[in-house]
Amino acid sequence: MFATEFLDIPPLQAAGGTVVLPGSKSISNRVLLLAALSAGTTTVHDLLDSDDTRVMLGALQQLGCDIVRSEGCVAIEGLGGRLKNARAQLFLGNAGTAMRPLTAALALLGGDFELSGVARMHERPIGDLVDALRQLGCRIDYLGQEGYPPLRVGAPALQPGAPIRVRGDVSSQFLTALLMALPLTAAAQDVVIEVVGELISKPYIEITLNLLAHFGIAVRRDSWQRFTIPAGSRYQSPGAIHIEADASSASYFIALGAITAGTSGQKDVRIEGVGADSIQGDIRFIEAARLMGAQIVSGPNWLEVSRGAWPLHAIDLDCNHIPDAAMTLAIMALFADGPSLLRNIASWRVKETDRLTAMAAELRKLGAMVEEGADFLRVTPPASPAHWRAASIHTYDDHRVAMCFSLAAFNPAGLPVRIEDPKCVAKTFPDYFEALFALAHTFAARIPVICVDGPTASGKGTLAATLAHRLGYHYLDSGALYRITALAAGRAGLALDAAHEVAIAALAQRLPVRFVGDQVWLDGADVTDAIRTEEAGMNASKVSALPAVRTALITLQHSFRQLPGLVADGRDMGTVIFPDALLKIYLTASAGHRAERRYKQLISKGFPAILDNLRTDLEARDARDSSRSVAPLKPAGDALLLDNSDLTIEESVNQVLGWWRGKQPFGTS
Ligand SMILES: Nc1ncnc2c1ncn2[C@@H]1O[C@H](COP(=O)(O)OP(=O)(O)O)[C@@H](O)[C@H]1O
Ligand SMILES: Nc1ccn([C@@H]2O[C@H](COP(=O)(O)OP(=O)(O)O)[C@@H](O)[C@H]2O)c(=O)n1
Repeated sequence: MFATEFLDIPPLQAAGGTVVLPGSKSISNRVLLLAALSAGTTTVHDLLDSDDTRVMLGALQQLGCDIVRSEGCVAIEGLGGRLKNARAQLFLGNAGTAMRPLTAALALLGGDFELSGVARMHERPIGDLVDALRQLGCRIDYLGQEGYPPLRVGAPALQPGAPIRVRGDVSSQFLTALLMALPLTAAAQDVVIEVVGELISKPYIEITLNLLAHFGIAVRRDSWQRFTIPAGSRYQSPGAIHIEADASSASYFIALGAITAGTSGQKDVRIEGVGADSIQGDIRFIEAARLMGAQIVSGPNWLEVSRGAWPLHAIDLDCNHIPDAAMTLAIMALFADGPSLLRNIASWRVKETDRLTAMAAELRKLGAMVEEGADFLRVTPPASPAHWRAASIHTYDDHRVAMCFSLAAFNPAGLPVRIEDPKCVAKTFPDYFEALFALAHTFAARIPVICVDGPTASGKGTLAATLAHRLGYHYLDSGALYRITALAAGRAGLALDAAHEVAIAALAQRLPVRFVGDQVWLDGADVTDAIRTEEAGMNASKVSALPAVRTALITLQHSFRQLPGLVADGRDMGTVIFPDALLKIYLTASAGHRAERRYKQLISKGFPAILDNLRTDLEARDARDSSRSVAPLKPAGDALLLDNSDLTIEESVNQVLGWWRGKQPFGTS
């Protein structure tokens, strides 16, 4: 997951390959609650691991549910309709799929509960559900604003009998909550729910009914107005259940296939985990994508998508049946041959954020013309590549805003896109950007590189690794490659001199090296510490003076240039390896400062060190690195010099991040 302040996505060119999608949030959280209410143990396979499911699992555990996790599945021991803990304070984050059904279930089961969430959750209405539950004799009080969480739930004085009326035109989650909870009161008589107003998001109710059937509750449905839970209904665990992948998450990859040319090796985007026969309503996004020109074929649990019409066809579509996935259509509209109209999407206003306003604002930043109505969005794409803008996309703590806007990186103008707070995708798809980058391709030249070169102990490694961490970029410690080469040569019994240049270069060419987090592995052995001694540094300096060794390591170094970007540190990153880098830093500090830093570094790691010797060695290494014939240590002509003798690490990092931001094209409005 990218937990950075922002993620800059370089302009992307093509995409192809296979993505395995995480489980559906809607299905995951429904299954968890039904499993908890049932008699018997339910083994849930392919459960989504995300913020919202974690919130639900946590709440169920607080209520006394035994939950055992093992490889690929979670076993839930059902409570059989009786809570073990009838008092609890439940914090439900921003998970509507936990707040609504838990409110209903707990109000019927009775106890003393407080249900709260993040600030945005306290702005999301729940009054219609509370009103419906109160008709039955449930005791629910508002602890803040009337009609919104937080709530206190007490012991009910149930008066079953009359039909329960609930509004269906604000959120279908109210009806879902009732459908999942009311079987608790259907032991002796039928329970009838009547929907007031036009029911929105019917497909989500289909999912609810489908899953209830899995758990032994056969709800009778009369049109979309009246639902009857038959007397004698009892939740019964199905034993094991598999969670389908999220059809809304599939929308980003369907769109990806529709808007990108395939890569040389792979023509299509293949999506695994969900097929056209999914029980999720958002799978009908396929029809909308086809209308826009996508070519889609499907099997039982997979989809394959490729580009058909190009540019995409503009559409005019009632999107009420695919509220979440329709946001992706708004992005596809940027690549269409005219204005697209997405209608009947008023429910967007009460989701994670006011999505209508959010989408309109962010689409405009990219250069689109957008008309925002009470319940529609009309998107006119930028008139030509020159009308596109490089935008910093605000994401409103809304996972879907973040995911769908990433696709704007395929713009024809070759502009990057900045996604603010990218970790908000954790709500449903924590590794979304990793999945996107695994399929997306672009020219190496478009992948940004920051080079940090300079003499030993100037702080290059520290600065470069911190920059990479802050930007979500890959990190190349090129010095480590020379250190490893020297170590490998030594172990092979080769003297580190010109006489053995060819043999050492041959070793370097096929270095069996792996970087795993902070660890370095050579041929299956952990050499992290072995390459960090001062002796290893001196040896590295010796092999690095051999031209054939330098040449042998070029391809390996270039291979680190991967999406979304790279920070590379060494001696010749800016001069030889990445001469086209967007930002080159030449980092220095006085020999005295550097010797002292190295001394402290070595002592803190438990290596013996003598300050004076270190300074002598360091000056010798500087001299060798600067005077060698190939790639001598010197600042690139276009490098920015940074003497950090009197700067802290944080000050150096901030200075370079400031320079980096200055080189980016993103506007802030
Ligand atoms: N600006 C700085 N101020 C003080 N100490 C620093 C600074 N930058 C790095 N250091 C410290 O100096 C030591 C050497 O830094 P390192 O990144 O290993 O240097 P290099 O990669 O250039 O050899 C580390 O212990 C690091 O914490
Ligand atoms: N791009 C690079 C990186 C390191 N090197 C050599 O490899 C040695 C070890 O590099 P390093 O970056 O790990 O060393 P320190 O700067 O940490 O001392 C340096 O002294 C250089 O001689 C190089 O020649 N070119």
